[in-house]
Amino acid sequence: MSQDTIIAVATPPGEGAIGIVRLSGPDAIQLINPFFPSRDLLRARARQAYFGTLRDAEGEEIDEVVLTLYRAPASYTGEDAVEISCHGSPYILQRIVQLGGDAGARPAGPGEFSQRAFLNGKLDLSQAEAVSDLIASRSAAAHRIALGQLRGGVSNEIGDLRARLIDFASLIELELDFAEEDVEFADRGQLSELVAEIRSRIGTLTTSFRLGNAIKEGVSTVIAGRPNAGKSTLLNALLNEDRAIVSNIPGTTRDTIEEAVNIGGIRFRLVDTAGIRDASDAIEAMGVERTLQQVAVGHVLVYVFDVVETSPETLAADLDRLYREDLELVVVANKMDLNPYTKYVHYFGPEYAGKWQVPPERFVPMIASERSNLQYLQDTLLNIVTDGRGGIDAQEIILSNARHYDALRRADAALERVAEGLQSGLSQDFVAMDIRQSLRDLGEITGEITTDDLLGNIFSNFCIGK
Ligand SMILES: Nc1nc2c(c(=O)[nH]1)N(C=O)[C@@H](CNc1ccc(C(=O)N[C@@H](CCC(=O)O)C(=O)O)cc1)CN2
Ligand SMILES: Nc1nc2c(ncn2[C@@H]2O[C@H](COP(=O)(O)OP(=O)(O)OP(=O)(O)O)[C@@H](O)[C@H]2O)c(=O)[nH]1
Repeated sequence: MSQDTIIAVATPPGEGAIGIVRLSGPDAIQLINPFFPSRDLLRARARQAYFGTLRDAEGEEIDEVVLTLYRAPASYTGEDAVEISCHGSPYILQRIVQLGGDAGARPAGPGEFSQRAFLNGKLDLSQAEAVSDLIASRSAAAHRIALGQLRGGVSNEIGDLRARLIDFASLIELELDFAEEDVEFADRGQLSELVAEIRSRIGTLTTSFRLGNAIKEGVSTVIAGRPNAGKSTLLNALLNEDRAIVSNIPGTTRDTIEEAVNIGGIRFRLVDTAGIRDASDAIEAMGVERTLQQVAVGHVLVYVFDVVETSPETLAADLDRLYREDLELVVVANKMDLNPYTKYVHYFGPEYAGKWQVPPERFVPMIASERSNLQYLQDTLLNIVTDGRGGIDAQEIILSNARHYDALRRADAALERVAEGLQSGLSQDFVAMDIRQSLRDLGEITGEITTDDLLGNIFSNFCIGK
């Protein structure tokens, strides 16, 4: 276990009403004690807040503070800890860190408090990662997923799968001990069933990653179309503000504009692009090139066209150029106010899109300048992410961590070999080997199986003071 005491500012940089410096480690309390003369902290009760003056080694006043004590193991890190809550001045915070440093504490590395919480068994690895996700969460959905994971949602599910595999693994291992006698303690039929069930639960989790990842990172949504189609107007409508310049001069948007908007608790990163056309001047050609690049990395493509100006051939040609597999396509038929056949375009929408056959729920007739049918577009976007559910279920476990996804995929590959091995009557040592492999893969998620590299990788991405 770690012997040194660490110190760091726990609040964000810059001025604030209050700033917090946190210390954790065996010397945390006695190290601060001489600088807080109003009370003997060695005898003070833990988990209570004390008001007093913090002084430096010369006895000079640093600030009036509130100090909180924790005694091992009842703290976030599981160690003795002190939190000094001072006035939120960067100067004061730095003086306190300096004071603690001079008295023998070491500046904490990124995520070191949480790493200690993990090493002391306060959190498992997936929960420690959830702390970091929770801090980074910027939408209701991301918050919900991170909190579920912190509460042990992912851990319990993985722990359960692992426990059931371990039972069977031990029976197979037992057979290995009696190899000469050719006995079977583990019922092959039952084992096959178990493997199938576990693989199906892994499948549910890995499928949820697409949603979880989109929610965590924000859904990259590219708005593209011909010049003057109304892309910037649409962006402004979605943002509910005048972010992009709207004009009737085609080619107004030469650069891409990116803004995030919250729809139904999910963050969409909207990218307004330069209009696509066979550009005559060089700057515009660059803009078009950038549009294609944006589309290439986007998740959703909102193709906007002007219902008066756009022929079905143009529409099809644009989609031919922009579309690629894996892209979620939404077609917005804009300027419906100018179309004398308004209701027919709505009805014939899918046919209008030619060979593209956009399903009706992906075809959105709009008057962007009047925000008309905006709600339908918002619902369409939300349904793409939530697979038509219009929101996410509070109880559902949704995977949002790429490391977990990767480990589950590997566990599943090992279990697939187990299933094949059982089917073809492969000898038990091979089957046992693959079961052990899948157990290791699952164990990596919660941190039962770790390496220093893995931990270093995870915690170095946390912020300092966490
Ligand atoms: N001031 C302060 N606020 C904070 C934290 C903190 O460390 N300090 N947190 C941290 O980042 C989060 C809260 N998480 C915490 C988790 C565990 C314990 C703790 O003392 N656990 C003990 C006692 C549990 C109990 O009384 O039920 C333990 O687990 O033994 C404290 C905070 C958010 N707010
Ligand atoms: N009548 C009508 N005009 C619209 C509608 N939506 C946008 N417009 C107008 O169409 C013109 C072009 O709109 P923009 O939003 O700038 O179009 P854009 O696609 O971003 O254009 P570029 O920047 O050239 O690529 C503006 O004059 C808008 O006011 C609509 O639904 N109906």
